[in-house]
Amino acid sequence: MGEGAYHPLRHSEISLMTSPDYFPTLRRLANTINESLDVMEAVFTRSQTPFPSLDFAFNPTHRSEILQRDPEVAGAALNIVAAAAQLSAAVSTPGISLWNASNSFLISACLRVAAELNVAELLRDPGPSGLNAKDIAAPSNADARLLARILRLLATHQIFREVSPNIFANNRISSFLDKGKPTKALFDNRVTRLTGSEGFGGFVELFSDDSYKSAGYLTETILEPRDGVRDLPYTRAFNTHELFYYWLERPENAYKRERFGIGMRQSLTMEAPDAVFQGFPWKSLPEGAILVDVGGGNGHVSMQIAQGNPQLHVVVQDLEHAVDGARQHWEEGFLSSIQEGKVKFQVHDFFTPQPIKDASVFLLRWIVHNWPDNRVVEFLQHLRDAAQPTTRLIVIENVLSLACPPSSSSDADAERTIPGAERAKAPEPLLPNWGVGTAGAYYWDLVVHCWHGGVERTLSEFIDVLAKGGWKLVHVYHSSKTVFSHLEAIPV
Ligand SMILES: C[S@@+](CC[C@H](N)C(=O)[O-])C[C@H]1O[C@@H](n2cnc3c(N)ncnc32)[C@H](O)[C@@H]1O
Repeated sequence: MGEGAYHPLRHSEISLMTSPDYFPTLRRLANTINESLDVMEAVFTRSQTPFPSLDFAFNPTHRSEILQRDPEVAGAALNIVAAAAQLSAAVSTPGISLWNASNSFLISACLRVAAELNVAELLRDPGPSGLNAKDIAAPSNADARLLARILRLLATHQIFREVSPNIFANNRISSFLDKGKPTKALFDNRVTRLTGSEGFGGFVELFSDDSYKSAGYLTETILEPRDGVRDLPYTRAFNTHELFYYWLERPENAYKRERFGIGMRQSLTMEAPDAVFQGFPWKSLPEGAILVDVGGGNGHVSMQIAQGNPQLHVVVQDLEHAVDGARQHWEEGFLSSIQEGKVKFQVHDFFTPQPIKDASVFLLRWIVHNWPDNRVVEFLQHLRDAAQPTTRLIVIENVLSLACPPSSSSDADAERTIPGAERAKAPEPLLPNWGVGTAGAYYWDLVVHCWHGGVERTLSEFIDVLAKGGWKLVHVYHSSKTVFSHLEAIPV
């Protein structure tokens, strides 16, 4: 090796000589954890509520779970998660960090096994004493030893608990997978086991199956165009050229389509139950105001809004099969609204002119992130063409932060000028975006890329794409009760 050539050992010797003592940084991370714990403990002590133990099943109605939504508790938890992950990265050796990271796909794969074999449901009745892997495997005719190994990997990541050798029990996290249906019904008819289910199972299966398989092709699609076209990981994984949502509409994808709709509904459990009321003031809309839920899926978000705002009329628009799902969801959840003629279900492709010309609000929840800019501009222009001067566009999405300080970026300028847009910043030495504490947003960013070529946008990217579609961003509503913000725009 020549004199000036790079040599990793020599390089690390140099950085060791020039690095300041790193222990104060490690201590500050540890202190962040301790101080944040103090905050949490004070809130729980004040309300005489025990903190929910990781070892016991999740109970959504218990006061401790409700208290976890308290803004002070949620803020402290965010600091702890970010600091613990950063501290752990700092004290692990790089080889171990990279080994763990490069194998984390196995967590996803194992989680899908547990969800599809209805493990959380089988463990419901045995409670804390747990069940032998043989009995968990038996109803699926699965290999018990392999299943035990799969559950052990999950237990090692705090999902399930290995009570004694090969005996597994639910813990707070795994019990959240419970579909809330009798186990017999789950095994008697696999195809309908997600229908009407509770918990998070549909959401987990969607990501640990379709997304997981798609993401495996990220490198190939970034490096190698197929037939001269730079395709998407999902099209490569499922050997199709169709857009994801049109592919889902195929008859053979009925199960995936239902799972997708159920997963979207279950996604609401990531937020506080009243999260949708923490942003745009729906109450300010007058009697008879029309809310159009564009690409509304099951219409579960507009249903929630309508349940809290009886003055509203709702139109749920989506592709054909999704609209069928919406009608069924509203029949089950808000029949009186259908009977009173306060909700309509309309098959509408949002890449065609918008038929509702007197809307008070066009709602786009989790739609904009599914498309690249040129396609977003297309459907925003259709909405703009149908808008009255008083019509509001409400976009519900992640507003992505960068992993570096925002001080000199256009996002920082926009935060200063748009009401409500400014966000809290993580205390040093945490990463400015709270690192792993907000990883969900960056997972979304790449999931929507893998499926649709979509993107989670920063504030300035939203301003830009809205303007190109004929809309001006006038207000942003962030809330500690959800990671999804409301962006309010007016037609220009
Ligand atoms: C991520 S889901 C969001 C559903 C719902 N807004 C929510 O918040 O759960 C995206 C929705 O867009 C719908 N969609 C996709 N392409 C569409 C199109 N061209 N026209 C109408 N709806 C479409 C899908 O069927 C799906 O229901």
